[in-house]
Amino acid sequence: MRIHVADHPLVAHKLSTLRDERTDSPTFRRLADELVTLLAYEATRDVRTEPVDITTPVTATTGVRLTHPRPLVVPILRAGLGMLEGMTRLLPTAEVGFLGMIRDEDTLQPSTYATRIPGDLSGRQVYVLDPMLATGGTLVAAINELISRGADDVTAICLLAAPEGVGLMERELSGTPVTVVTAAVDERLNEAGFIVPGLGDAGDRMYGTAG
Ligand SMILES: O=P(O)(O)OC[C@H]1O[C@H](OP(=O)(O)OP(=O)(O)O)[C@H](O)[C@@H]1O
Ligand SMILES: O=c1cc[nH]c(=O)[nH]1
Ligand SMILES: [Mg+2]
Repeated sequence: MRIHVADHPLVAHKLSTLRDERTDSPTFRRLADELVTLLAYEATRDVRTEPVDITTPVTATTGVRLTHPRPLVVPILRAGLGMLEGMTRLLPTAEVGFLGMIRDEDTLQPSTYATRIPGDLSGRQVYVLDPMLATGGTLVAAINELISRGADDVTAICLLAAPEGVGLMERELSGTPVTVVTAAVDERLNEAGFIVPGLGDAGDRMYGTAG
């Protein structure tokens, strides 16, 4: 597994406002959207392309286009949904699948309540969207599901990660073609499984629920 931490002042600036407890839901959603587009630029560095012949107003030349089949983008509901538009802004022709997953507040174990992804992902590049990589349980389960369907190149885009979650992914997904792109790796998890300093519950902050 590879991890890429986006080292850019605009990423750090937007993330800092996202962390601030005074940031309201509309602003949180807008910043998450902007941040995803910046992270997606890094995450798609290895998106598969093929040469294509084109003719400019001046001459014939060779360009590139995305290969078929197009990449699959999978937001993990609920909070990952707030990252979808920022991602498809860069990859408008991507196919979109959905995974609904929730982490039990006491056991911190994830469970899946909705699956709407193609059955055969052989040879597909997949981008998974989930703002928080905390214990890593959710992303490991999601990525194992994608790999069991044949995905051969998975990139997870997370706004924030914890060292514990990165460690679990390295242990559980070693030898698999997985990359994590994130804006920051924070200090640790607290006893409730929240990232410290973190930004709180991403889904609640995004959708204005009390928690
Ligand atoms: O790395 P983990 O310890 O598994 O935790 C991360 C998960 O927790 C949050 O989802 P949550 O269960 O709060 O669901 P929600 O998106 O519906 O709020 C977050 O969006 C991740 O999916
Ligand atoms: O800090 C955390 C950990 C898991 N899920 C969140 O939304 N926030
Ligand atoms: Mg939540």
